[in-house]
Amino acid sequence: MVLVSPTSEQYDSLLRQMWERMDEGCGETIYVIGQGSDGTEYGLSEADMEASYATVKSMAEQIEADVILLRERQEAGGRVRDYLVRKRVGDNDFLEVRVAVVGNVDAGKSTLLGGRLQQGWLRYGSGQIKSDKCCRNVQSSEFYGLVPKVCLDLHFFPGLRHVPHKPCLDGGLRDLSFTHPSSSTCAHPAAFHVSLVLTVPFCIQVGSNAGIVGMTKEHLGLALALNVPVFVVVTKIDMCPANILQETLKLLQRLLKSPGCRKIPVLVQSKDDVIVMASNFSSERMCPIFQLSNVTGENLELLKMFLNLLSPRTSYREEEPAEFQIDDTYSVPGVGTVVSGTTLRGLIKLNDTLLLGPDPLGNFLSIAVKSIHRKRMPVKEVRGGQTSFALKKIKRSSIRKGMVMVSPRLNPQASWEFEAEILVLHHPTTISPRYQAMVHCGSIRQTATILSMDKDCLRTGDKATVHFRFIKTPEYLHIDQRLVFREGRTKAVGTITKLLQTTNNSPMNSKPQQIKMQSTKKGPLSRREEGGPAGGPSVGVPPPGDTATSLGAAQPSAAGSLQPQPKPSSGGRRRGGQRHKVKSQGACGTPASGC
Ligand SMILES: Nc1nc2c(ncn2[C@@H]2O[C@H](COP(=O)(O)OP(=O)(O)OP(=O)(O)O)[C@@H](O)[C@H]2O)c(=O)[nH]1
Repeated sequence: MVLVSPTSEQYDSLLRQMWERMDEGCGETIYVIGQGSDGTEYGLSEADMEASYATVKSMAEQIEADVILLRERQEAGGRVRDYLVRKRVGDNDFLEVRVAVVGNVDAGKSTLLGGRLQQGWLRYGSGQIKSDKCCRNVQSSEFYGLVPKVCLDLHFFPGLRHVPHKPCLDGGLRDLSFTHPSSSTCAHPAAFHVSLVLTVPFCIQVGSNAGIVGMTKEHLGLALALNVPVFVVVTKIDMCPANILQETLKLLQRLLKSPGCRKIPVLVQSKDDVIVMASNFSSERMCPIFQLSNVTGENLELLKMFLNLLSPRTSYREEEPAEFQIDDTYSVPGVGTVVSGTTLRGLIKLNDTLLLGPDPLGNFLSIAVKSIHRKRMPVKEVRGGQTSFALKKIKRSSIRKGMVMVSPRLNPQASWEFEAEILVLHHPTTISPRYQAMVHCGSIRQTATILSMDKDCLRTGDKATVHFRFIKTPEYLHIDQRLVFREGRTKAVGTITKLLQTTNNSPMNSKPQQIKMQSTKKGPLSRREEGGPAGGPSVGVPPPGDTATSLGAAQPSAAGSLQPQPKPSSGGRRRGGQRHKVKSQGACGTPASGC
């Protein structure tokens, strides 16, 4: 009721609350008007509802956010409405959310992402989306060989009829980056790219006719170990006999509720369910299950609406020192070297001076940003979370995947060795010191050796503090960074707790080099695969192609140690806004130890 006609103090306090909720929800929050703070749905009269809406709208205006009606219902006492309050983005910007799509062979991943979902989005709304742009994005990704690793970028409207249609790059748009390990990289146990999926929500696809088979449990176990929220998409419901579908759903729910998972599975059947699930998803306990057909398109609308309402999970503060992680490098004829990657934090502007590294000796080179492209659009700046492409006047062979470009304020240091707390998800026998496997950490992919650990040996399910050493080059790491340690079917996840044997970081040239950040659209690119083989290396073998060369005059390394970095904001973040009541509740049990 306080929203109906707040006093000026109440208004200020409500505004502060909206700020906090937007901050917590990474620029988004859901307001349920007509619902008491205890969750009871009282309902409001038409006049009170309009007055409340006007208050919310006026507050949203002050923080430059849109108010979008999600649903309206009639309760005994009157109306109840759910509004999405979403921060506006600039004219040349769009919202971004990342999802890792995984699943067993033939679960329907490619059909959903590359075909059905994309077409669905192209047709979604009222044909306002520049479909040729979407097509071009995907085609170019494929052309440059990006699909197997990361990129399927879809631009679409919020998918809610109440949102006014806007030009393609207006604030109403959300950009989905699907981290989609393709058939050969995700469904096959020996070849699951994990480097880029350490913090994003998992979308686990299950073929309804095949059931819980193959890699499904492994993907679920990985998501649990990484503490990321999970939702399940059960595909092929058009061709699956009802009893088999029910059997698959029953097994799935039993698995999700099991003590190892402790999830609350909810079958999503309506838009109301979608809103409830999207509002509660970040709690990491909720696990929405969608049942859809890529052939008939049944229930696709629900999945699209869910993806649209999904919280970005990560908040970015512009005042933080910039950090850009390099995922790939290209040579563009007539342009030079291009790097693509993700701005992990901070704000990078044209002409900013950054430090690029580490090189094999752990040094960082001072460079200046000359031009920036984001999603093939020239922009003047990029913020945290946004993928961008860079072009540098620097030899492509000097850059390798896993390198970073960071603000000099960070005083970056590279580490040869680090300590991590790990949990062994699977190993056929025992792991002991001198064991080598591939460490995936952000876009870093390098073989590391176990130097020591606080146990004699490790078996499946064991936790330990382990001292690692990279075998080839030092890397730029953070304390609290998540990592996956794997070799063949052996898999362990962990968190970096200590950085050891860091190197000197003095920039090697005082005069910044000019660097252009440029889209791949400009010209044909030839992609260079950095790092190890997709299937994980054989023990002790450095990744082929990981052939970084020195960036210039080498500086001697110096040992040191780094201060702990602030915790990444990826895990456990709750979406701002009121909690919705959940329809079905599942069992929760003892602490998880994988699936
Ligand atoms: N009937 C029906 N067929 C589907 C559906 N989704 C996918 N398929 C078919 O299932 C087969 C496998 O689909 P993909 O999209 O290649 O599956 P995937 O998960 O990408 O498979 P991998 O790349 O091998 O991991 C294809 O022949 C699709 O046409 C669906 O919802 N209904």
